[in-house]
Amino acid sequence: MAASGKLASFRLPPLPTVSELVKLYKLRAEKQLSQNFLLDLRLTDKIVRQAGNLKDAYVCEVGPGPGGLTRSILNAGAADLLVVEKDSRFIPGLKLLSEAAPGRLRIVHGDILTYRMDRGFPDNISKPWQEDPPNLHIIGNLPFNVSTPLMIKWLENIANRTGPFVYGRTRLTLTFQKEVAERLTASTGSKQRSRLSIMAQCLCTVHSCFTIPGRAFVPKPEVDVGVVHFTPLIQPQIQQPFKLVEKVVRNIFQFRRKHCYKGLEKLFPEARRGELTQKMMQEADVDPILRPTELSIPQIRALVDAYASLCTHEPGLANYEYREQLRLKHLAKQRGTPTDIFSDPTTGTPASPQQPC
Ligand SMILES: C[S@@+](CC[C@H](N)C(=O)[O-])C[C@H]1O[C@@H](n2cnc3c(N)ncnc32)[C@H](O)[C@@H]1O
Repeated sequence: MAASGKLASFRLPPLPTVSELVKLYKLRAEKQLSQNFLLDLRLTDKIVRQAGNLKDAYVCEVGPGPGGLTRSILNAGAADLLVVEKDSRFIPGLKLLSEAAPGRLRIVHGDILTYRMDRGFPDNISKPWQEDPPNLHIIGNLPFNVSTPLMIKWLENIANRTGPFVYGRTRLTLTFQKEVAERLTASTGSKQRSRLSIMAQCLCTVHSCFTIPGRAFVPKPEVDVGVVHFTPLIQPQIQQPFKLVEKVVRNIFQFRRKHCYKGLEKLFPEARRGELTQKMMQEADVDPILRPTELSIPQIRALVDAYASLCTHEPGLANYEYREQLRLKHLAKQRGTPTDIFSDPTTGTPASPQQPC
């Protein structure tokens, strides 16, 4: 049959199983690197199916470890799979896989947090942002300890069309600790709604695929795991610089059980807090006694736009950071220097009400 003939052309030849490889290379999971392996190929195939059709695709896999997910990606027909693994103990096993799939598996021994993915693939796979996503996917059973910082970094890359997103709207299929997966997909009013929900959903279509029970991993982690698929949006839901959106959203959620104005007012120096918060809430037409979790993305967009407009009129405002001021106050207290926490941190001169930052 033609179809099975085609399938046979990219399926891997017989190899030692992943469990055999783990034993062969005496690969004990390192807690420090959040190593929880998936050895059941039916599960890794299921994760890979969430990415869509990988026939002839370019793929970057994060943390391949003993290579279970790697095999599933190759069996799904990926033409060029680049794996980035920090732990050198896995490299020999990955080389074995690479020999079984000639020309299709490239191995980088490195750290995904610093790896330049914008240089990892040929330019000609790029697709303009307004068009369909490129035939490039990021897939990974992420180490828990890097998943959130990595996701924040990639969200910023999406906003700026840098890193893996120089090629266009690169899709991601990733695993997270179940609670983090729930936060990423949480809708307005949900208990799990958080900073991560807003930042992810204002830049991507975020889809929760399925949950993997902790017992499916070796060793078994304390928690279950959620698989999440992301497609960057053509038009972000909030069209302001990433750092500014992140600042407003961070402030909103710093007092997640209180009325939203409580967090928002900390965007402004104390002397002008009431006045500017009221101005921002009025301009955004948002009820100040809504809880952070009750705010919809259009309401958050209105708040961010109102804050951006205030910053345009008073450029110094954008530099004000409540937490930084608290830190300075704490330092001054430790040194016994009585200081006004709203003084200019660089010169030590008190800020006038007109020049709050
Ligand atoms: C949860 S394990 C998953 C291993 C394998 N993909 C699987 O599903 O069985 C995470 C993997 O990421 C690797 N890793 C941890 N931190 C990393 C980093 N910063 N960059 C690249 N790989 C990393 C670990 O060594 C480990 O192989």
